[in-house]
Amino acid sequence: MMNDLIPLVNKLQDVFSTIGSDTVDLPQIIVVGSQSSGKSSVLENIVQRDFLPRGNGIVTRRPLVLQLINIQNTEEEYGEFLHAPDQKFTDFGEIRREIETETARVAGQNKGISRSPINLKIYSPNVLNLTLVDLPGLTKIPIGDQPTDIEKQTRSLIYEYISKPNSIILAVSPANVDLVNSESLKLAKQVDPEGKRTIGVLTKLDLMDAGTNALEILTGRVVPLKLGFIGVVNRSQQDIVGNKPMVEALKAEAEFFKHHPAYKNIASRCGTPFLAKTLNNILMNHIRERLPDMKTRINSLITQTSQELLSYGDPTLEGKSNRGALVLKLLTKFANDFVSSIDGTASDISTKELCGGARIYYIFNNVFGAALDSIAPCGNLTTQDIRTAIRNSTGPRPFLFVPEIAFDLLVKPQIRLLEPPSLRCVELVYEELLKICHGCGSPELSRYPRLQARLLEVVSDLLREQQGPTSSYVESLISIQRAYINTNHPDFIGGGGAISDLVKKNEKKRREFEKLNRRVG
Ligand SMILES: Nc1nc2c(ncn2[C@@H]2O[C@H](COP(=O)(O)OP(=O)(O)OP(=O)(O)O)[C@@H](O)[C@H]2O)c(=O)[nH]1
Repeated sequence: MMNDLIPLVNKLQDVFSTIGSDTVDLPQIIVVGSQSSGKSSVLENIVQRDFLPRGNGIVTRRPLVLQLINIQNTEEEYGEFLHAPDQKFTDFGEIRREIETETARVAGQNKGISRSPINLKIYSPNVLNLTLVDLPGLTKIPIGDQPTDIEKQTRSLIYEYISKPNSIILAVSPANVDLVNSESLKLAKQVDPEGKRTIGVLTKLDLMDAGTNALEILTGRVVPLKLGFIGVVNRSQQDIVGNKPMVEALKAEAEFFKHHPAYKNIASRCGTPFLAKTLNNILMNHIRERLPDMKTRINSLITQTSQELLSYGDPTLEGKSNRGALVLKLLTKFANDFVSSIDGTASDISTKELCGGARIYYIFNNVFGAALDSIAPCGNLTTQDIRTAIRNSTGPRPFLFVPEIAFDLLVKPQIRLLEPPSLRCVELVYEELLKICHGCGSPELSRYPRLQARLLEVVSDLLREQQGPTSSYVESLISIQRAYINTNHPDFIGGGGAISDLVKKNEKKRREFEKLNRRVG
C-alpha cells in the first residue's frame, strides 16, 4: 500500500503536465543548488546511471521532473519521456541527447531558461520509487549570450517550485565552500524558515581542505534541519572524464565514509544509498500525510470541471449533420444573452459598476442630458441679430409671425452645437453595445473560435451601420429644439422687445396679435 503512494502521485503529475496545469500542489522533492554544486551528480548517483547533460555554464535549463520507478524481476532499465510516450529509451546516452534536444526546442539555444518541465520516467530494478524535480542551478553572472537577468529568472523559477507547501526541498551545497554562503540553504530558509521540509545534502566531502571535516554540519549542529543533512561523495570531474563506472563510484563512496576518521561513526547515515532510502521514506510519509487534502482538492476540481463541461453544450449536436442546428442554437443563445444584458435580466450582473442597458440609459440621461443642458439655445444670438435677421427677411413689408427664412438662418448654427454631443452619445452607446456583444460569448460558443469571431464581426458591423441615422437623430432634435424656441423665447411671441417694438407701429395688427396671444395663453 505504502509503495503505491509514489506511483499514484506520479500519475497525477503526468495528468497535470499533460493538461498543462498545476492546480494541485503535489508532494514532490525539489532539487536546488548553485551551479556546479553537484546536483546532477547526486541525481545520477541515485539513478546509478549517467543520463544528464553535462557542459559548461547552465546546462539544466528546464525543470526536469524525474520519476524513478522500481521494477522487479528484470534486468532491463529504460526511460520514457512524457512528450514521446511511444518511445522506450534503453540507451541512457540517448536519454541525455533527448533532454538536450527538448531543452533547446523549448528554451532555445542561447542558454535561456524555460518554465515548462520535461517529464522523464526511469524504470529500473536499481532505483527506489522516487520523484525528484531538477531545476536550473543558481547562477550569479550571465555568461556568453545568456540573458542579463538570468539570475532573476532562475531564482523566480526555483522560488515558484519550493514555495509550494507540499514540496520537499533538497538543498545541495558543496562542502568545500562555507555553508554560510550556500545559495540553496539561503533560498530554502526564505520559504521554510523553520527547516521543516528542507533536507540538506553535502557534496564534495572529499574535496575539503586537509584537517577539516563537516561532522558538525552532518550532525545538525550548524544548521538545524528537521529532515537532517546527508553527506555524499560523487564522481570527480576526472572520474567522469575517465568513465569511472557508477558501481565503482558507489563502492568508493562507501569506503570513503567507512574509513574516514571523522565520519566512520556515522557512515551508515551517509552516502548515496542512504540518501535514496531516506528520500523514499520522506516522500512516502509526506504523501500519506497530504493525501486527504489532495483528495478534497481533486474532488472539487472534478466538480468544477464537470460543470465547465456541461456549459460546453449538448454533445448530441456534435457532427456535420447537426451543424445547422448547432449554429442556430449558439446564435439564439448569443442573441438572448445580448437582449438580457440590455434588459438587465442577465444572470451575472455586476454590483460594482453600471453595465448593459443601465449603462446605455445612463449615457442618454446623464451624459447626453448634461451635455444638452450645458448648451444655451440662444447663447450667441443677440436681440439685435434676431431683429436684423427678421427685418432682412421681410424687406420693406411689416410682419406678424417670425418669417421661416429668418428662423432657419438663426437656428441652423444653434442646432449645429448639438451635433458633437449627439455624436459622442452615439459613440458611447456603440462602444457599450460592442462591450455587451463581447460579453455574450458563452463557453459553448468559445469552442468555435472562428464562428465566434465572425459573429462578433457581423454584429459590430451591424451596430456601426446604426450610426448612420445620426443625422436623422439630430434632425428630430432640431424639431424639438424648434418647438422649444418657438414657445419660449420672448422675441418670437408677443411681449418681447424686438417684435413688440415693430408691432407698436401697426395698431390694428397689434390687437390681432394680442387676441392671438390670449388664445395661445
Ligand atoms: N570530487 C568531487 N567532485 C564532485 C562531487 N560532486 C560533484 N563533483 C564535480 O563537480 C562538478 C559539478 O558537478 P555537477 O553534478 O555537474 O554539478 P551541478 O550542480 O549539476 O551543475 P550544473 O548542472 O551546472 O548546475 C563536476 O565536475 C563533478 O564531477 C563530489 O562529491 N566530489
